Amino acid sequence: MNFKQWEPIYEEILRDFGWSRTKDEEAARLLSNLLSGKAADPSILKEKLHGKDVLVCGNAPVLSDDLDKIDTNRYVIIAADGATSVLLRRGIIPDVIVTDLDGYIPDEIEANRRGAIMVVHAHGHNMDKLGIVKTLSNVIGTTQSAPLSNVHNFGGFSDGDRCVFLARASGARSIRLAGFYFEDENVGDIKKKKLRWARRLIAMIHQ
Ligand SMILES: Nc1ncnc2c1ncn2[C@@H]1O[C@H](COP(=O)(O)OP(=O)(O)OP(=O)(O)O)[C@@H](O)[C@H]1O
Ligand SMILES: Nc1nc2c(c(=O)[nH]1)N=C(CO)CN2
Ligand SMILES: [Mg+2]
Repeated sequence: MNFKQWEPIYEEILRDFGWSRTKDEEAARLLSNLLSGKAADPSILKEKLHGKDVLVCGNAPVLSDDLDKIDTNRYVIIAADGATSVLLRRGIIPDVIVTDLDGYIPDEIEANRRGAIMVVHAHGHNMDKLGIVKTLSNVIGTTQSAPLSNVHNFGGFSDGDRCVFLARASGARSIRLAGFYFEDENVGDIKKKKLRWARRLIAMIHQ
């Protein structure tokens, strides 16, 4: 999905949450500057994912139970933020981590040190965290707003659905989900709303 196709959906998300596009754009510029001279080429994602069976791990409490039923060795694995910690505890290093840096950062740094590609998302509410990219290697920046140098938009909004858009944009052969439970009642109102969007966005591109 290119930005022209994504933009009306993005505008609807901003209206739904009452958030500012200007702040997202400011965050994207900050990330673009922080990654200047150190951003990885996004072609490394295609090299990892093109033609592959991809397992996208969301961080719903069902993730561990889901993983018990899956032969993870068959898949290239993308972790949505906090799912990284669940995978590490099982001895699995995700191939790619998609994060807005509100997961457990020491685990994400450890996974990155052990080879995980980091896809770091800038938005209007995480500008204070973006400096962490300076400590990472193999980092690719993303935004939900207009793309900039070093900062891409593969489509999607929250970490989990951005994983799916990223896998699709990188030419994955198949995409399987684990650890997604959109009807979770044990989360706060904002998270419920994010999960509703995640369900809708994933349904648009994944059957
Ligand atoms: N029941 C669930 N609870 C939490 N995350 C879920 C659930 N079902 C699916 N997910 C997906 O897992 C992703 C990573 O979850 P995590 O708890 O790490 O959230 P997060 O990093 O705070 O999410 P976000 O930053 O997207 O709000 C979410 O972005 C979401 O798409
Ligand atoms: N402005 C803003 N954008 C977001 C936010 C958020 O809290 N604020 N959370 C997200 C979840 O990954 C994705 N995008
Ligand atoms: Mg997050």
